Order: sequence, then structure tokens, then C-alpha cells
Amino acid sequence: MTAAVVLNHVSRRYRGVNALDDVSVSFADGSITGLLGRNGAGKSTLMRIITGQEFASTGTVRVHGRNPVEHDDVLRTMSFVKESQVYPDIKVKRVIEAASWFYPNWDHELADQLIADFDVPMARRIKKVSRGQHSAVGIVIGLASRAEVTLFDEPYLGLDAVARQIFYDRLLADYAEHPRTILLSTHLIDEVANLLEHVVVIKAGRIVVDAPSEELRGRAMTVSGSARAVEEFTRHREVFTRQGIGSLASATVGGPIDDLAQARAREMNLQIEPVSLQEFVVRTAGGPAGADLTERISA
Ligand SMILES: Nc1ncnc2c1ncn2[C@@H]1O[C@H](COP(=O)(O)OP(=O)(O)OP(=O)(O)O)[C@@H](O)[C@H]1O
Repeated sequence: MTAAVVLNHVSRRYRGVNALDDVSVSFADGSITGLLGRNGAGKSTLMRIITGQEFASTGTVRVHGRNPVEHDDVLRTMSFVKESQVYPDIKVKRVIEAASWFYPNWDHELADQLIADFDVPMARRIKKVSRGQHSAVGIVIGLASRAEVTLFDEPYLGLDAVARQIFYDRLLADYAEHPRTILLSTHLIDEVANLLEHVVVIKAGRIVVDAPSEELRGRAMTVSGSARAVEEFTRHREVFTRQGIGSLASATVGGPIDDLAQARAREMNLQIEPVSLQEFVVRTAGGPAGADLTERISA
């Protein structure tokens, strides 16, 4: 698979802050990647650098082989939807119309469908719409632009659960018909877990996980049951966390767990489940509790 976006040894320093620290990563053509990490990890900075809104202090960025800040036509192949987007004080209808002029692959039919789906108030001034409606306008533009590289940075602040599900459904349906490179940064990890083909986790400006989602599913498992059985089963395994209440216990251990061990676990009445993507990210991008797991995966 060819790479649509390639970053090589990119660092971004603000006064006293290393927002990105020697980041080398690529995003494949025709893939949906989750860009995950804690507040302040560097996700937005990475997206701003890819879309030419920010310069890297050092390192190189290429989008389809070219430097986005030097090529206006490369910028038109990218759509960047961010929660903090500021629009001029005009009607929503005009905001969407302006976007349709900018993006060469704009799909009017899809835009109309999304406007109806999200019940976007087209005649209202953009500065007067609700928080969720503001997010919906960004989503309409992000999807209808059908840009070769589409970046969603926490795109749905204020959107209710129904509207978020509509976003996921429309994104998947349109992506299936028109594959492109999609980067999605969000804190609602379990909601998007099934959408993601690839996961990149950033921690304090560094990439600590860069792997296909499928591969992550087996990397850590939770074993639970009687405290004594959990203790015995995990004795010779790598254990990341342990919890216990009375005679019950659970432990997160490194995977995968082979068939023989699975059979043994069943005999001991233990339950084995893969950790959810959200738990996985909490442990890899989190604080001291996740330190061991982080080291293992980034090694
Ligand atoms: N213009 C700026 N000036 C100074 N520091 C900045 C600037 N922009 C970002 N930073 C700092 O760089 C770091 C990374 O910020 P960034 O916005 O990329 O994080 P993020 O992962 O997107 O966080 P969140 O999930 O909260 O949106 C933070 O410590 C932030 O305070």
C-alpha cells in the first residue's frame, strides 16, 4: 500500500514545549487511522503540520510526495475539520457553498443528504448556531469535500449520540464507495474502535503505538476469576495491572494466549477477554500505571 502522507523526523517546539518530538509516521492511501492520545499529546499539532497550517521546527512532511506548504493544489486535496474552526460571520448556506468551490471533488448530492441528516439550519448565521450544529457543518464539509486526505480533529463536540452514529455510518458508507486517507482524532475511542483500520497513539509528542487495529486486539488480555486461579494463571506471564475485590481478581496480561493456555483457563473457570481499544489506549498513553505496557509496545 502506498503512503499518502509521510512525516520524517518531525519536531515542533513551542517556547518550552516539545509538542512533537522526532515523529516519523506515514498514513496509507485508502485507510482510516485513529490518532489517539491524552490532552496535549500533540494530535492537533500533527494535523496542523500535515495541512500546512503550521511549520515543523525540523523534519519533513510530504503529502502524495510533495510539501503541502509549497503547493496550493496539494492543500486542495486535503480537508481538515476541527472543533475550533472559525468561519466568517455569514449564513451556513454560504459557508457550505464556499467549501464547495474550494474542493475539486465536492459532491453536492452527498452534501444535501448530510444537511438533511443533521438538520443543518442553512439560513442561520454560522455564529448563531448551536455547538452541535456547528460541528455538523464541519462534518458536512469534511465528508462532502471527498478530499484525498481528510482529517477530523475531535469533529463532534456537542453532537448527540444519534448524530454521532449518523456521522460514523455516513463516513463508513462513503469511504466504502470512495476510499481515501482519513485521520480521526477523538477521545470517544470505543465508539470509533470498529471504524479504525489503523491506530497511532501519541504520548507527550512521541508515537508510542503505530499498528493495525487487528494486531492490537491480541496484544493485551484481561484474565478474571477467583483470585487464586488468576494468581496461578498469571504467575509466569507478563502482568501489566492487577485488581482484586475479596476472593475475585482480574489481571491484564500480555497476549496472545495460545490454545493450550485458553483450555487451561477454562478448566480454572477463568474468563479471558481482549482489552478494549479504549483500555488499551488508557494504558499506553496514560500515566505511570501504563508505563510498562507503553515501553513494551514502543520498543
Ligand atoms: N501555539 C502554541 N503555543 C504554545 N504551545 C502550544 C501551541 N499549540 C500547542 N501547544 C502545546 O503543544 C502541546 C500539544 O498540543 P496539541 O493541541 O497538539 O495536543 P492535542 O493532543 O491535540 O490535545 P487535545 O486532545 O487536548 O486537543 C500541548 O502541550 C500544547 O499546550
